[in-house]
Amino acid sequence: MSIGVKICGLNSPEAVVASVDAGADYLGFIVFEKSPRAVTAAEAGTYAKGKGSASSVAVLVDPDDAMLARVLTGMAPDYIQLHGQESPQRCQDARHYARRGVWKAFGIASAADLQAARRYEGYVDGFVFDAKPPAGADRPGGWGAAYDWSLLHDFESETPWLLSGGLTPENVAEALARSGARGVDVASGVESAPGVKDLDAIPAFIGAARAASGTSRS
Ligand SMILES: O=C(O)c1ccccc1N[C@@H]1O[C@H](COP(=O)(O)O)[C@@H](O)[C@H]1O
Repeated sequence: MSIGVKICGLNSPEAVVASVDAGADYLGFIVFEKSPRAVTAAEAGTYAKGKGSASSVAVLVDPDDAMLARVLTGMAPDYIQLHGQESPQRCQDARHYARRGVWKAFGIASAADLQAARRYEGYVDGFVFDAKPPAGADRPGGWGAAYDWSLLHDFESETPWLLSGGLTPENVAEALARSGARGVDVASGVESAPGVKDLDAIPAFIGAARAASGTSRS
């Protein structure tokens, strides 16, 4: 089985190089100013020039049309990941601003949360199943919070999905086994402090994910 690996919250050329050299499939850039990993659309565009064969992903939270236009102009992302309260129609409309498609992120704490994704089928090109943020949080993701990954195990959809939320080099093998995921997404789990990527943890994470799935590359 081949899996996809996304390294998210990249905010330095060195972290991009570490991710590309280790074989990441997706490079995520958080264009959301409240994130400790925030970059501008123009900075993301500069970093994404080093993506090689990986795909660039702009992570946005309830963007307005002006923000979507800035992201298109600044980085022309392969994918847009919408991590806010966007409706199915809003997600579909955002496809005009991405080269390959739009992903919708959901906070998962129960089977009902997972079923909420169903009404987005056909409107998006991928799902990201993340943890719910802590109460009162000022951003919806990137907290390193895990949840019961086995909730995902029997989820079947025509829409491909990534497992996210609290993943680390140490637990990604268990997370893959418990969830049955075909792809994984990590931000804080490859950092030494919020917003500071650990250049050794990135290849460690990708290596652990590949080893768990029995592949050297997806
Ligand atoms: O990482 C952030 O700061 C962030 C901000 C706003 C929306 C999404 C964000 N990150 C997403 O969170 C998960 C990974 O979180 P972690 O590995 O548990 O820290 C991933 O989908 C990121 O895109």
